[in-house]
Amino acid sequence: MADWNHLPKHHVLYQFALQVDQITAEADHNEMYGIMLQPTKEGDKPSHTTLIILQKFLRANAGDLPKAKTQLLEALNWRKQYRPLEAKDEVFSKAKFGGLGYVTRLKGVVDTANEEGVATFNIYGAAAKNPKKTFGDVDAFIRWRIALMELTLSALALNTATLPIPDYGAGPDPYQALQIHDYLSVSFFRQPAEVKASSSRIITLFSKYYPETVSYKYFVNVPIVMQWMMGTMKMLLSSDAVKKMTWMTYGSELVQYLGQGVGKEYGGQGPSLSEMGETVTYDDDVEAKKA
Ligand code: HEM
Repeated sequence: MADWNHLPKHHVLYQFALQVDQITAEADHNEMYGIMLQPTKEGDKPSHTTLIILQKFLRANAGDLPKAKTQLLEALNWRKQYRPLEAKDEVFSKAKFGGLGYVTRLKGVVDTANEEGVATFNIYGAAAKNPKKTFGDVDAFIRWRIALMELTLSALALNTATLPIPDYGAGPDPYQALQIHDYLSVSFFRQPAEVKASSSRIITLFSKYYPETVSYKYFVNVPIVMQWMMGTMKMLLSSDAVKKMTWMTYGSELVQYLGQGVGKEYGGQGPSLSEMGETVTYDDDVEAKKA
């Protein structure tokens, strides 16, 4: 693995670091996931946390520097305008999104070498009874989902990361979260239009602006009659992303992947999500107060 304390000048990551100054000036923004990207001058040692971010953009583009630069610039432009870091501290409607998302820390996760894994749960099954309420206002859903993603990233603590991330193809990135979608009580055979609109928009946003932030994805409580949906979803996703997805019929199968720290509903011995998970702030009356 390349030694980040002595990166050779010709190394693609070092070349990327030399261009940070120009990219952040063009975007007029230098914050990514709460980290301020630092410029590097020829001959200087780049900042470790800046390299963490740059390496994610490089890996997402199979090590192609011009493509990684373009993606980083677009992500910075988007962050300047959307201000996702602020979303994390906003107050969300409990009626629409309460109980739908939790960020947890789990020990003994099988699919990661880390001592503790950050795992984000999306309990989308809970919205199945009235999908219009949660997904009908696409902009509001996106803001809430982005807030949960920023909370996930702060749990990854990239600002205190000490390990280097291997180059593309040279091993796993130790600074990625796990994602779980729980579809318990989903019973319809057709995907409602509002779910389709919200999910395809957030999938596009995540792949453009949050590259390499999530490693493995687990879809639990997927009824056999709904497993065809995996086929339609695969069309939206890269083959690398599909390779890291696992789906299962029962919640109790999840313990095999995430270890005993998960709650009883997932076959483990840990506390329930509402006890152990972090989430964004909710207010029953947020809509009423706005009016
Ligand atoms: C009530 C039914 C469902 C709802 C409300 C729903 C909702 C969503 C939403 C909002 C996303 C966007 C990504 C995110 O938030 O992380 C998503 C992604 C996805 N869903 Fe579903 N979904 C449903 C059913 C299913 C079923 C039955 C499957 C089949 C296993 C499925 C597979 C997927 C896949 C593969 C993705 C892409 C994940 C990613 O790349 O992050 N969904 N879903």
